[in-house]
Amino acid sequence: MKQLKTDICVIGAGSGGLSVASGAAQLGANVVLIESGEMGGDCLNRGCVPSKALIAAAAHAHSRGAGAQFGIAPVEPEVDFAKVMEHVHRTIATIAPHDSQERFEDLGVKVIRARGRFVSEDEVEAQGTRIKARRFVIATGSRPVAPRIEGLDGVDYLTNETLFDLRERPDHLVVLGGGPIGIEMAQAFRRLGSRVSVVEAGKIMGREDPDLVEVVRARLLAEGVELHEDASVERVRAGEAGDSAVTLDLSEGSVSGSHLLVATGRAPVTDTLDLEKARVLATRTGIHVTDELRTTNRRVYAIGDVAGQGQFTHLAGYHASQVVRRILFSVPAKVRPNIIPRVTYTAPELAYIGLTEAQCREEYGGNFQVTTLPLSRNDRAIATQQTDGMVKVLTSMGRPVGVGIVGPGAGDLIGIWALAMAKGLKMSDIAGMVAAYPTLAETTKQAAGAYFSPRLFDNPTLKRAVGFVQRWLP
Ligand SMILES: Cc1cc2nc3c(=O)[nH]c(=O)nc-3n(C[C@H](O)[C@H](O)[C@H](O)COP(=O)(O)OP(=O)(O)OC[C@H]3O[C@@H](n4cnc5c(N)ncnc54)[C@H](O)[C@@H]3O)c2cc1C
Ligand SMILES: NC(=O)c1ccc[n+]([C@@H]2O[C@H](COP(=O)([O-])OP(=O)(O)OC[C@H]3O[C@@H](n4cnc5c(N)ncnc54)[C@H](O)[C@@H]3O)[C@@H](O)[C@H]2O)c1
Repeated sequence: MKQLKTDICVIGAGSGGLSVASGAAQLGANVVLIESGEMGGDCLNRGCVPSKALIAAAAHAHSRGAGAQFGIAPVEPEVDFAKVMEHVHRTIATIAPHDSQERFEDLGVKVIRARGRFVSEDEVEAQGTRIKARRFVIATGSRPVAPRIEGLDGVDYLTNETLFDLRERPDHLVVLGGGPIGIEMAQAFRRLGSRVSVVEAGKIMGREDPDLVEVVRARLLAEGVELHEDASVERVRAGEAGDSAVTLDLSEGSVSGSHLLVATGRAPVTDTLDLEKARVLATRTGIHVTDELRTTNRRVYAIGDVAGQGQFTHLAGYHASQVVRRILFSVPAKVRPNIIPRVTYTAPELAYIGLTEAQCREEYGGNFQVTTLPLSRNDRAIATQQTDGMVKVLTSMGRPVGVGIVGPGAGDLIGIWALAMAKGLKMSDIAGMVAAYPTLAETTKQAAGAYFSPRLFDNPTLKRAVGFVQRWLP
């Protein structure tokens, strides 16, 4: 058995693990990076990148038929699905060199392409090599989980791991689960010409603000996505090929389609690691970590999806930067969950950061304000006919504590609020910003304006003071 000694050993070369490895190596640490599958992990190969590339193709297809309101005659788009998927895989291939073994070796990282598993509290084995490290970072991500439903195991179904291998467009895609994966893919496939039915046990996008979700729901329905909410699936059956290849029997009625996508959530990958040998505690929701991402073994950190604090690439990247600071410089690096935005890339996009209204009620009682700015008040949204949407800002003591946006480019627009919340800016700072006209970015300033207008314009004391001062000014 080969022996290796290193400063940091990272297990998993996805969004989180790669960021730790590149950051630490470039700062001068010795790093070993172990990956059992593809470099780049889920985001590059089976997640964010292919899904957003598919959504981009779907947006093009949709736009061909959506010009009537501008006086542009709608045309039926001709979708070459195999070519759409070529675009998806070209996108992956374009980004892949950035995450590649070669790039990391050039940075001085020792890359081992095998499964890594703990053999003691400070040693991991992979491919006949035993690695002893001062610190370990577990970044093994998550995998899709299918619910226990009678008959589901007996039918062919897709998950995010197989969806992007399709080369023929499904005639009728049934999507089980109306979370971010289910809803993003439902709209994309519908826009590319498939019939789509979503079956969701609760409400679609159930973690999001219902006022914001309503805007997305209306759009999905208008585009012809069939929604079965509050649906309980009792049984799944295989049928004849074609539009009834698979049938979901619901407590009321049934839904059949040519293909089934299961998007009912993801579970942390902990079973590949022999965690008990390292005394690292994990539960069903992820590896147990402190607010500095330390596990029950002080040499070992866990980041990204496997840490059970959310499943986003930018969260994994943020975790990575906190852990690198902590390991290399011993500076305190607590995770701040309330500064992490999340975005669902539907059209319109839905973005959120910070506390929800329910969390605000718990934290502040009645002592918080809700300000809503409909996009119909923004001139750029009017000019581009994209007025379905709003910005909703929850404030306490003059500072934003939760912000939701539904509308075009919401994912980009939430960025400035993320900065404001990370830096503790006040609504007056935001109102003082000058945004270019006419942009959707003006909605940020407009929302701050809407927050202040009742305080300024419906304020008799202020009016009296202004009147008084005017009398004395030359
Ligand atoms: C369809 C889909 C769309 C998504 N879209 C978005 C989006 O738009 N925006 C966003 O922020 N997030 C999105 N996500 C979530 C995002 O992909 C994940 O949050 C992110 O990939 C998590 O990064 P990670 O480093 O924790 O894990 P991963 O990227 O999953 O990487 C973990 C790696 O560890 C490896 N591994 C596991 N066990 C071992 C072992 N024992 N030894 C060695 N290697 C091991 C795996 O092979 C894998 O490569 C999406 C996810 C999906 C499925
Ligand atoms: N844009 C993004 O950032 C993005 C996109 C996709 C995925 N992701 C990440 O990946 C994670 C996983 O996504 P997901 O959509 O698979 O999971 P999810 O947990 O977010 O949503 C799963 C949905 O499936 C429903 N469900 C569960 N069991 C069911 C059943 N038996 N019948 C009907 N419905 C059922 C749940 O009620 C829920 O609404 C997300 O939480 C997110 O963090 C992020």
